Amino acid sequence: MAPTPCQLCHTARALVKRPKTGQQVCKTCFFEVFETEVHNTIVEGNGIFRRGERVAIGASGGKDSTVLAHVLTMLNHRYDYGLDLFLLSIDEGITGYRDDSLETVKQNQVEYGLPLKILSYNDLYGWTMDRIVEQVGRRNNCTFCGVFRRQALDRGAAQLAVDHIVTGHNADDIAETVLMNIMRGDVARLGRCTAVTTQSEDTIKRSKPFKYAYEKEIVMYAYFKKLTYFSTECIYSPDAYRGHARVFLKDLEAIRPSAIIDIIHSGESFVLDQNTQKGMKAMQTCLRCGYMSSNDLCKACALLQGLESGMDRSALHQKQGGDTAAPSGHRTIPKYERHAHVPVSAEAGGGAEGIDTPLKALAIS
Ligand SMILES: Nc1ncnc2c1ncn2[C@@H]1O[C@H](COP(=O)(O)OP(=O)(O)OP(=O)(O)O)[C@@H](O)[C@H]1O
Repeated sequence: MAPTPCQLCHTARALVKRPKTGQQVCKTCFFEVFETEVHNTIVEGNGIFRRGERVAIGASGGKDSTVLAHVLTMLNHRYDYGLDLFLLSIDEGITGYRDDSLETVKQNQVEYGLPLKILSYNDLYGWTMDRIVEQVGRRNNCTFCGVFRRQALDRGAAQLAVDHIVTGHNADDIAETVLMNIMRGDVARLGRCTAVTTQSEDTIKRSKPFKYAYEKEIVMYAYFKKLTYFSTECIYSPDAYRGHARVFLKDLEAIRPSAIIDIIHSGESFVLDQNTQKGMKAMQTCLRCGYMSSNDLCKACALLQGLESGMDRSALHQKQGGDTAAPSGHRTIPKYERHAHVPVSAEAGGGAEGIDTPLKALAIS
């Protein structure tokens, strides 16, 4: 049988069937369309970046953030975005998982010549996920990890004096989130979960350049480009609720691949009801650590207080407010501060030390 020609260039032999469109394309055209689609997401509307911006790539060592680091480094050169790029990794303290994936990030640091900063839960909160799981069990640990990671990324970004964090959340992740918010009736989150960029008052801008990139295509891209990434799932079982949404989404995708994009488009079209908007709390700063919060205590301080008090599940549902001073003897999260720009050496390998606003400055009081 004669080889199928690429449906884009019509000359080379098609080697890939694009999961997103079903098009049969050659490797070169696959790279080209994948990269161009990410570029289009980046420049759509007013564009997500500003020239001269310092941008931290949330780097976990997994496929999504590794491909993001690769593609963003390349697009930054190709289209002259004028960005200062950094890798920012959070070490959650999961033995046999994050320690191994961080080794991959260190390799990426050298391969892409980007400065790397690593911040650990242990340094910030005085707890590793291994210890948290020992205390709270496996059922609710994702809540701790999600809250702690979000704040840790913001704190790392503040220390790097970056203006913007980008993450490798892909189209599948976003479609899952839309489904989860519908299933939970979380209308407020539904209204904002499809945005490419989010920023509220006094928060660091966050963007998802892979909003329209299918997970399967990211894996294919990493495979054909022979990128170094870590492919094991978190050992503390992924969020069960998200797991159901994921299975449902994969079933839909198998029947109709456009389901992923269609769900994102549906999510984009939801309009937040006026009454829901009125019910949303205004942002303030946590009275204990200074991080942005809609309550007297931010979620991380509330969770930490629960852990320190030896609570388990009750920590998750703790009523916030009331006494904002930490009980004596309890650890507290260091004060949150945005730093002014600091000079950064972008030389491979040299960055990690050079850019580090010393973690000692974050010593737990
Ligand atoms: N420990 C971490 N340090 C820095 N960034 C992280 C970390 N964990 C997650 N992220 C960021 O959040 C994004 C989504 O994380 P998620 O946990 O859903 O992982 P994922 O879908 O497996 O992504 P990846 O393949 O990059 O690990 C990642 O692509 C990355 O940009």
